[in-house]
Amino acid sequence: MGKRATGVLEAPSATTAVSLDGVTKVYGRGNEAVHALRGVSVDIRPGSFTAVMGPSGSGKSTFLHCAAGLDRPTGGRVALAGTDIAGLSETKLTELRRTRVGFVFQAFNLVPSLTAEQNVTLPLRLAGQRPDKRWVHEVMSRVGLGDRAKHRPGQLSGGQQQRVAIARALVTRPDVLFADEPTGALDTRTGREVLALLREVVDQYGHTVVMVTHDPVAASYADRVLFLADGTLVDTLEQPTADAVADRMIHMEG
Ligand SMILES: Nc1ncnc2c1ncn2[C@@H]1O[C@H](COP(=O)(O)OP(=O)(O)OP(=O)(O)O)[C@@H](O)[C@H]1O
Repeated sequence: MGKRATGVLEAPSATTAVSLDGVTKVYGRGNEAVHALRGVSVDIRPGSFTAVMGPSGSGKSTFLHCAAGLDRPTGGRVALAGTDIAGLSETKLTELRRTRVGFVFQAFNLVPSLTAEQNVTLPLRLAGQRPDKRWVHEVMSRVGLGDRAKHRPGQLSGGQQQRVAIARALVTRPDVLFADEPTGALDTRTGREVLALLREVVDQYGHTVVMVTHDPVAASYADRVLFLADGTLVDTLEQPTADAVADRMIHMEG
């Protein structure tokens, strides 16, 4: 892998959206130590949709958190659009999290007292930016919420709430949108609609999506599936079908 800029937020070289090089993560110490990641290396290209799968406890969430700068690896390097995040101060890392990555969680995590539009613009306001109304409207239209801007989360369905969360994640024009089980709280049909939307933001708008999932059908929406087992990247699958993903999972768990 090529040489990377260190500690400079302003000068990314975006040949990869996310790059992990020998990433390890150890929780706890001594006898209590849990090796959640044991040297994971992978490059994720801009404008691609990647699914991360593996048995429970295999390190999927840890992978996502380290890749997104939510957590610092114990060893190895993580670069986001060319920026090596290991060298960043806490302040720069917070800035990167606010502006260069978007997050979507299973449990939507919306602020109930704010309207959909206010939830969407929150990351901009937290970063001290004045929201550009036209851009906010554009993002809300992209996720199919153009007519729901003034609704509060309690007045929206689960699928609509997840769309608000996706718009909120995209509003800062992040390098990567990370999603942790984004359909886990949704019924099957609504979950498929959200997956189709994630596929669309990649295909139509060139976003980069990295998604953790347990569901082979969800993974089949991705361009590539990464399989983790016991903290190690053990396999990848390009242009996955749900059957092929399910088959690999059965062999990993068996
Ligand atoms: N904060 C923590 N402190 C200690 N151990 C942790 C912590 N977070 C995760 N672990 C451990 O690290 C390992 C990997 O956990 P992780 O949550 O990344 O797995 P996962 O594949 O996302 O699991 P699941 O599919 O069950 O959500 C597990 O053994 C877990 O118990």
